[in-house]
Amino acid sequence: MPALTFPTFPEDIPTHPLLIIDYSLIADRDPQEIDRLWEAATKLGFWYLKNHGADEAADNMFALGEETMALPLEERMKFEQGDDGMSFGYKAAGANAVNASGEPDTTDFLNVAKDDALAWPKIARRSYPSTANARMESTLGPFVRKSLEINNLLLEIFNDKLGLPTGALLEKHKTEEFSGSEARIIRNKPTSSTTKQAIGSHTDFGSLSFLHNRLGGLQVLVPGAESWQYVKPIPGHAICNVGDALHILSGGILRSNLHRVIPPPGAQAGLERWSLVYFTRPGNSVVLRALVEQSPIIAEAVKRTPEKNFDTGATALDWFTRRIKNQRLKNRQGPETWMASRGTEVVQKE
Ligand SMILES: O=C(O)CCC(=O)C(=O)O
Ligand SMILES: [Fe+2]
Repeated sequence: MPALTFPTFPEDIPTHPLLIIDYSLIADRDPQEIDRLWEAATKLGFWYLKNHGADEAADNMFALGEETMALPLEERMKFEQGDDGMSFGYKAAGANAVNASGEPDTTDFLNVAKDDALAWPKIARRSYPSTANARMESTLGPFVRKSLEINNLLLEIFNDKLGLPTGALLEKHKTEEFSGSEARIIRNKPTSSTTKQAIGSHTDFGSLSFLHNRLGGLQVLVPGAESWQYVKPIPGHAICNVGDALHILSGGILRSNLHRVIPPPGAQAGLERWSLVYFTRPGNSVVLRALVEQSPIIAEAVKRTPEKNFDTGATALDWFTRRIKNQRLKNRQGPETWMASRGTEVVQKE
């Protein structure tokens, strides 16, 4: 398992203070806490979440990560995600671009589909390394189910705040429908550079991301700010953020913010960095457009911003496949390939 104690995050570098949201208060439908969550999700689109009850499941996932990355590379490569825009499987370090000039990323990760974790022992989408199979029942299933419970509750809260009919957002994220929803375990091996991007600047593709990290390196580009700011990991606190799909469905009310990963700073530099995410993404068939017919609040928001296009004409599957495919360096032709991997960041500049 990745080390449990780490050198502390340096005191002397600026960090961005995210709002800390108490999941247990949200579960009790505490109106003040819901207002704080709403503020976080609409202004920056990032917040800390405490009392979520997923720490043990997350620790087991980190153990699975370590076991998987200890397999010979040749073995991991049998499960590589490939170049056609499928996300599930193993992604080798250097397979993706981090910017328009085609610099390679430095992370490798394993993505396991929600559909496979829930269908086990049946194979729903694809097969995985033996280490993942061995932990489907004990580790992946519980982590995926817990993450789904948390993200679905957050979707219900946003649903009400957006003035949507009960169940409208959950309808777009049906557990039974195949989707791009997945668990991802990420490893960043140290390099000699302290600034090289591990994961390039991006917005997340789906609706909600539930992130666990132990070391620094995650940075956000806060609206109106000139430079990137670190988000400091706090033990027991997950980091949650809104992705492009929810930004679009909400007519831009919920913010999908740019972020990236660089090597850990200060005394943490030189350490292997592990992180873990559960991505909730809409069902494959869901068309990504603002839900204007279902909510006057969303209709109003879209009317206020005629310069932005909240009707992509794409299904979640198409949107997702396009972005994954064009990140892959094997598919790169030039800077236009990077542009083709972009999401709402191109319309969100403020
Ligand atoms: O590793 C992190 O802290 C963030 C990872 C991330 O942004 C992603 O996988 O989309
Ligand atoms: Fe991300």
